[in-house]
Amino acid sequence: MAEEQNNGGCSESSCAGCEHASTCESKKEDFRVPANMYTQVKKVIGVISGKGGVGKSLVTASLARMMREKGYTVGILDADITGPSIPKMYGVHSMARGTEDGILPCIAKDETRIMSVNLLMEDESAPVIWRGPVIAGVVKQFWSDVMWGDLDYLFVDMPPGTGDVPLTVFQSLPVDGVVIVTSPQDLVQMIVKKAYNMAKQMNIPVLGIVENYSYIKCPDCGKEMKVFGESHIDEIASELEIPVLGKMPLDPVIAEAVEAEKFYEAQNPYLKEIEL
Ligand SMILES: Nc1ncnc2c1ncn2[C@@H]1O[C@H](COP(=O)(O)OP(=O)(O)OP(=O)(O)O)[C@@H](O)[C@H]1O
Repeated sequence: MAEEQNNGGCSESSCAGCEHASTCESKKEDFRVPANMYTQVKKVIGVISGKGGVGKSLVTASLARMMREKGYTVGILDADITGPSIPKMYGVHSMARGTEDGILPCIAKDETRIMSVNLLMEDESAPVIWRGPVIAGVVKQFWSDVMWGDLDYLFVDMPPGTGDVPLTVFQSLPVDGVVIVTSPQDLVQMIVKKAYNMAKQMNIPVLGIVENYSYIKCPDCGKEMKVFGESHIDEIASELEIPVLGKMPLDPVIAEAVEAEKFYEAQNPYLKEIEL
């Protein structure tokens, strides 16, 4: 096809077997890192947000729980290196063990496999004060050195924003799609588009968008109050042509499951299943 042709007159699909393939400047550079030899993952799904504090980790764990409840084997790669929260949500505090072949993920009570920087530190309250490239390197190792085993779904909890680490994950891991998490404020529309455009530029499908903190429900009269203002999620979703996967209220039952470190038995009734 005409648009596939590069400057040399050949096409990307014809690289295979071409004697100039290794030196050809028009060939796209491949930054993918190989998975550990004991890893077979069917689908890798990233959870991203344009900015911090929108409940991205909660949505990551909720999606993982949903798939686990359906009987799938599930893992969570906590790529939020400086703000890891997944292990605590699942009540996992033991240190990950290593063997000659790699690092074993920790197993939560619902058998979700988890890897996070907190599981590699003696003191889980010690801050991670590392520069971007070091952090990005650790995330790559969570793919290349962790023995994930056979997984139907690996969810990647990304750090907020469109910085170094999301870029590294998109380039290094075989991400099948991303879910964007947002909150109802106006400014967020622009931030959502940044996250969306980043995924698009990296040729990663956007599987849907979740709005968190959409409302709170009065425990006495049941009235819904939109504390962060009117939702714009439907407009954004139709403009970007992506499905809305849910509008989540601030829910005390969910908050309690996190606080009690028992997310392994939590259910999030506000989310729809991802279609891949
Ligand atoms: N809908 C909700 N109902 C109840 N609690 C919530 C809800 N959403 C988030 N929380 C709670 O708010 C806190 C922050 O959420 P979370 O850690 O998921 O944010 P985050 O977006 O991952 O943060 P950051 O992006 O800054 O790393 C957590 O304690 C979480 O359990």
